[in-house]
Amino acid sequence: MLVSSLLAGAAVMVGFPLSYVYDHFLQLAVGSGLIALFLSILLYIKSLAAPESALAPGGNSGNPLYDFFIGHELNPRIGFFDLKYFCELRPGLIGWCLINICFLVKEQELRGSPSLSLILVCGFQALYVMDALWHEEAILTTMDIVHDGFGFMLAFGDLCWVPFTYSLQGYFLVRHPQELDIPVAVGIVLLNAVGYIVFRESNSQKNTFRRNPADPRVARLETIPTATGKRLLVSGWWGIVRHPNYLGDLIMALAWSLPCGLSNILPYFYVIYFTVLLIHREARDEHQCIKKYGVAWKEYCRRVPYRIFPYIY
Ligand SMILES: NC(=O)C1=CN([C@@H]2O[C@H](COP(=O)(O)OP(=O)(O)OC[C@H]3O[C@@H](n4cnc5c(N)ncnc54)[C@H](OP(=O)(O)O)[C@@H]3O)[C@@H](O)[C@H]2O)C=CC1
Ligand SMILES: CC(C)CCC[C@@H](C)[C@H]1CC=C2C3=C(CC[C@@]21C)[C@@]1(C)CC[C@H](O)C[C@@H]1CC3
Repeated sequence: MLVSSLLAGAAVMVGFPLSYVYDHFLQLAVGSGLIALFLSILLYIKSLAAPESALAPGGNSGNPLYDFFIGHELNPRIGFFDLKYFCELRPGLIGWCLINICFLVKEQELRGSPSLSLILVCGFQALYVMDALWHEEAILTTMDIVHDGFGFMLAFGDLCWVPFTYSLQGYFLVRHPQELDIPVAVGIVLLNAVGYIVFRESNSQKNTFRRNPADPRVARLETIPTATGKRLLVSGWWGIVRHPNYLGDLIMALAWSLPCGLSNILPYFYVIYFTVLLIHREARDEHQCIKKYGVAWKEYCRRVPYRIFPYIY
């Protein structure tokens, strides 16, 4: 991330037109989609020669189209280089931030300086990306890494979808600049801070507990034993709703759209898509957890009845 930002700074210094990215946004998005398609075809061909033990539990249905989409091989590698682990975080997330930097440069060219709205959106999203990269090892236990293969869904998601749709608020702001009053800006910053705290604290609490349940930061939390030997947290963040980390993520998503005003639906695309994605993801995770933990999970659901939104869902 640091190297990419320095390279972007150097490009500006030598007069490289970073605003090219804004001017050719659609062409670049289509190009990255085609690269993802090409990559996933290569991955599927490679997976046909992989041993049974290397195939993904979620992408070995026997239906070639489904397996191509979800990913047939779990962790395709070139030597020691794990393609899925690399793509999940690096190109898409860093590319997203670089695209935002290009928007800031474009606005500087058009209007003399970037607007407060664009600075807020790019700042919030840079914080999110830095957080993901800082806690990179946390994705090792996600269903994408453990269960799904590396197929079209993740290749397209990582290389095209994340950088080009997650940056739509910035794209919108360059085209439709928005005036933001200071009190409104302060309110949005506070909303993002609340979302970030809920997201980060809940993820860290679970990760700390999974690494070492005797850690003093989590040792006092109430838990439910399961037949696997693992325990489920039933107090702290994970006692409020069953996915407090999704709740925090969704609050942040809203804070990234609000600087764009309320006149257009485009900047709200992310928050709408993300709500659908997380509701679907929660259902998939629930299904896996019932299989893993059986009655202990049912007891957890009884004690913590709400999935994502307290008293609503
Ligand atoms: N911006 C984006 O596009 C996306 C962002 N995200 C974010 O990534 C982060 C990770 O999300 P994701 O991988 O979906 O899921 P989670 O980090 O929520 O992981 C779910 C797993 O946590 C464990 N768990 C669940 N409840 C408990 C409990 N009460 N006590 C202890 N362990 C529990 C279970 O695994 P086990 O018991 O095996 O440890 C369960 O399978 C989230 O913050 C999410 O918002 C996710 C998807 C897309
Ligand atoms: C193309 C489809 C519509 C859906 C593609 C889904 C992918 C974009 C997401 C699946 C899981 C993801 C995760 C993240 C980014 C989006 C994808 C790849 C994170 C890396 C985002 C930052 C968080 O801190 C961790 C997330 C893990 C899961």
